[in-house]
Amino acid sequence: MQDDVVIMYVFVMTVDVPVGGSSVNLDVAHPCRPVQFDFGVEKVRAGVSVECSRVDDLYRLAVCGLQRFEWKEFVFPDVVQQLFHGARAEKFIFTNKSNEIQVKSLSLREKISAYYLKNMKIALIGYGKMGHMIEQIALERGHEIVSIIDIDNREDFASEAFRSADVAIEFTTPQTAYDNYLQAFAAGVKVVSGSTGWIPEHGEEVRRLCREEGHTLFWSSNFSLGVAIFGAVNRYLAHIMSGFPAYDVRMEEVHHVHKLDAPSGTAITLAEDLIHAIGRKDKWVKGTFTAPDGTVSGTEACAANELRVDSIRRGEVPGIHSVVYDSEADCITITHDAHNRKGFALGAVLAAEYTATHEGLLTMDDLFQF
Ligand SMILES: NC(=O)C1=CN([C@@H]2O[C@H](COP(=O)(O)OP(=O)(O)OC[C@H]3O[C@@H](n4cnc5c(N)ncnc54)[C@H](OP(=O)(O)O)[C@@H]3O)[C@@H](O)[C@H]2O)C=CC1
Ligand SMILES: O=C(O)C1=N[C@H](C(=O)O)C[C@H](O)C1
Repeated sequence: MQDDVVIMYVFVMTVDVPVGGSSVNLDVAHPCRPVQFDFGVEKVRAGVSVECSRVDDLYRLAVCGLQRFEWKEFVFPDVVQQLFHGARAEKFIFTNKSNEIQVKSLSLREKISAYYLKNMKIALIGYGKMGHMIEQIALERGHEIVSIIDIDNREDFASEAFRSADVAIEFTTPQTAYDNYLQAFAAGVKVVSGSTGWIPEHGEEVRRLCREEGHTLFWSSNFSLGVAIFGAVNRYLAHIMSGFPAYDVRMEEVHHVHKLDAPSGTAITLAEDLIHAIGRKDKWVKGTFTAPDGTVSGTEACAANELRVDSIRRGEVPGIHSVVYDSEADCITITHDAHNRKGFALGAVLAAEYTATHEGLLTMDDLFQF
């Protein structure tokens, strides 16, 4: 393909918008903005044909859950079916910069597959609860697991199999994550990581490695779509509550008994966002810690400018996060309650698919815009 050709994928499709009524502005209904979708139209109504260009747009649509389409034109059904779970495709058109329509087939196919997520080569670093769940979801989505590194085979960072990975997905421990990033970077492999608890010690250096030395890390304290939405609600609620000082605010997180860090990474992210929005709080502090046997340590006492975060370790709870605004008159609580680890694992694989074609320090804000 010539260098000056911009790959444009023009799809004519009927969109069934799963949220809202019969007429929905994507800007409102979904974590995306029309301009980023490049629809050529500002509003998309259920049952209306729209044009969508660029693979990125399709990818984002898939991420946003727009999965029911009636495709009127295209080719490459495998690519589309992978994203939209069964959508049918007949004809595929793309244009170059001068809008001259060209139809290409097999020579481009590989390029699209590579760009597009099919058969991505994934390495797993950490093969515990998350590593196993991620393996299952990555295989379901058509990817290949080329290397699995756990605590007892770290020499495999130097292996050809590891080096061949498009992306490594890292879920290990607060103590080991940073070294794993260094090993993967040295092997020239991009990293998606959900390990928590390493930022106070290594955050600055990791930011520098990505911003100044060209390495790529997609990190999030929580990869689930639900928590991404919850985070947006948290920011919005905090913005409202900043005008109502009669309410004091505190947070609580509950996790399984195996968790090594407290408070959870998600709680810290939510707390930092909240502090940013509420002038009367300027730092978060650890509150009480309830151990698996019910023993409570720590304290509920904190200064007015401090946001208290309580931690509870109980059974096999995958993760519950609450933000509580309490006044003399009433109490407002928002809670995210993960039923299992699937949401985290799917989010991590989606992030890996995104990371394969992006560079630098990436976050959930790159994947979902609210
Ligand atoms: N961002 C998110 O969405 C989520 C983040 N997490 C975070 O991910 C991390 C892992 O969670 P989870 O999978 O539940 O934990 P597990 O303890 O189940 O798994 C961690 C795995 O990493 C292995 N490991 C330990 N040290 C190393 C090392 N140096 N190199 C390679 N592997 C190593 C462990 O081996 P061994 O058991 O032999 O020690 C274990 O198999 C935690 O920090 C957790 O907070 C968890 C869920 C979601
Ligand atoms: O350790 C866990 O399990 C989890 N860790 C992450 C965190 O620390 O926030 C995300 C999720 O809550 C599960």
